[in-house]
This record gives sequence, C-alpha cells and structure tokens, in this order.
Amino acid sequence: MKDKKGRRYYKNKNFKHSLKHAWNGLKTAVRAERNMRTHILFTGLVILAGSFFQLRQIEWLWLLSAVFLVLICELVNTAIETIVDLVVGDKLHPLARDAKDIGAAVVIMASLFAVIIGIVIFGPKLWNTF
Ligand SMILES: Nc1ncnc2c1ncn2[C@@H]1O[C@H](COP(=O)(O)OP(=O)(O)OP(=O)(O)O)[C@@H](O)[C@H]1O
Repeated sequence: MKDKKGRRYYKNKNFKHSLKHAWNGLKTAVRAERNMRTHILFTGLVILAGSFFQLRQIEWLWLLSAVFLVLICELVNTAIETIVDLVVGDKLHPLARDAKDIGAAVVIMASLFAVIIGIVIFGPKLWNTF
C-alpha cells in the first residue's frame, strides 16, 4: 500500500515515529518473552553489584557491553521467532525449528560471553570479600 507520493503508507515519517515504534517493539518483547524479563532483572542486579564493588571505568565498559549484547540478542531472537510464527503459523517445519534453534543459540552464546565477563570482573572481588 502506497500513499500519493508513492511511499509505503506505514513508512516512519521522522525520527520521533521511528523511536515510538522501536519503543513499542521493546514493550512487546518484554511483555511476550519471559527470558527478556529475566535478562532485564539480571541487568539490574549486575548494575547494583557493579555499584557495590565500585568498578573501574574499563570494568563498567566490559560489563555493560556484555549485558547489552545479551539484551540485543534476545530482541533479535524474539524477532526471528515472531517472523517464523508468522510464516509457518501452527504448522511444524524442520526449517522453522532450525531458525528458532539458531536464534536461541545466538542468545546462549551472548549469555556465555556475559557469564565469562562476570566471572573475570566479579570473581576476584568476591574471592577477596568472602
Ligand atoms: N513451527 C515449528 N516447527 C518445528 N519446530 C518448532 C516450531 N516452532 C518451535 N519449534 C521448536 O520448539 C522450540 C521452542 O519454540 P518456541 O516458539 O516455544 O520458542 P521459545 O520457547 O519462545 O524460545 P526461547 O526460549 O528462545 O524464547 C524451538 O526452539 C524449536 O526447536
């Protein structure tokens, strides 16, 4: 569907529109995906722990990169799942399974990276504290 100027009618008109739709996408993902809510909870806990241990700037950079990578991958995974469900509906298909499994693997890889970063940063601090 196009408007009089030949543009798709649902195309974002300006940055504010783009931002509004991105915010809606974030809300949809948080509402629909329990994993997304878990990642957000962990992000909050990690930020609290970072403040408690008064991390250095470089430690904050690694930590925030890791937790944001997990959130980004979970959003991409949710988008993949949504597209797969749109295409196949209730039908089972090996390619649908593969697409979803690979999407899940993306999140697992990012989570593994975040766990390693967490151990490297907090491991010695916890060891010295307790
Ligand atoms: N249409 C399908 N055809 C074949 N296998 C499917 C299909 N939909 C889902 N599966 C299989 O079931 C698994 C779970 O699918 P589901 O849509 O419930 O993902 P999910 O539990 O929301 O994933 P995540 O834990 O990453 O959020 C997929 O990883 C895939 O192996």
